[in-house]
Amino acid sequence: MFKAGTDTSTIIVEWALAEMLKNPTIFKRMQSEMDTVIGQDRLLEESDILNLPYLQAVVKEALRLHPSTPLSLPHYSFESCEINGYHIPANTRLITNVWAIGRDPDAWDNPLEFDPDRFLPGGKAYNIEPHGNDFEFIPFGAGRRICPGKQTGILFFCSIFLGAVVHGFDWRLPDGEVIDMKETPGLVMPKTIPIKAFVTPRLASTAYPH
Ligand code: HEM
Repeated sequence: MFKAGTDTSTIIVEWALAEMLKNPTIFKRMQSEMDTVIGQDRLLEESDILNLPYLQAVVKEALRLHPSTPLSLPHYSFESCEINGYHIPANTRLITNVWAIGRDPDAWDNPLEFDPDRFLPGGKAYNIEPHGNDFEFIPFGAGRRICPGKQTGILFFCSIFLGAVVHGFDWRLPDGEVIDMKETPGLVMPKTIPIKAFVTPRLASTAYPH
């Protein structure tokens, strides 16, 4: 249970940071939203998350483009069935390519672009949620075996962890460092090369625990 919740969430946070370090405008916009809502005298708290739509949109965009379990978990048909005209025989192992679904050009405009605005009002994906009802966006799976930790995963692990490190610190890549976006395939899909960056505190010193 701990493994299912921690690897999956830290992978999302690392991919979101990598995308934002590649695109500092997104990074600055998230910091600016957080400065407006939280200020610079205290750390992010859970109750702030609902007031931070841009942070939530960044987390969703990271879940879309870099789902931590790219092939979800294997499922198995005990009985034969028809799905969208496809016949699934009994006793078949079924694998859903969540990674490819999140990049499907029939479902997403400019699918390879990291664009959190698509999840904000006016964006085409504004009403699309990762809760298992919108099949173009199923990073937590769908149906009876949907991830039981999805709320905790999005809220506590991804939003609070990502929000805290972006609000609390400025991030700078070492001179000449370019973010490498290679993926390591497997049951979970972390970055192959971890992020290397300098971080410096940006809030009032009293905001940090001593
Ligand atoms: C961003 C974070 C997370 C992602 C992307 C994620 C993704 C997934 C996916 C795709 C599945 C397979 C669903 C299916 O078979 O259709 C799954 C299952 C599962 N997840 Fe998560 N998960 C996350 C966080 C968590 C957390 C925080 C917990 C626990 C606290 C958790 C516990 C589990 C468990 C126990 C299962 C197996 C459920 C079953 O087979 O009935 N996950 N998760």
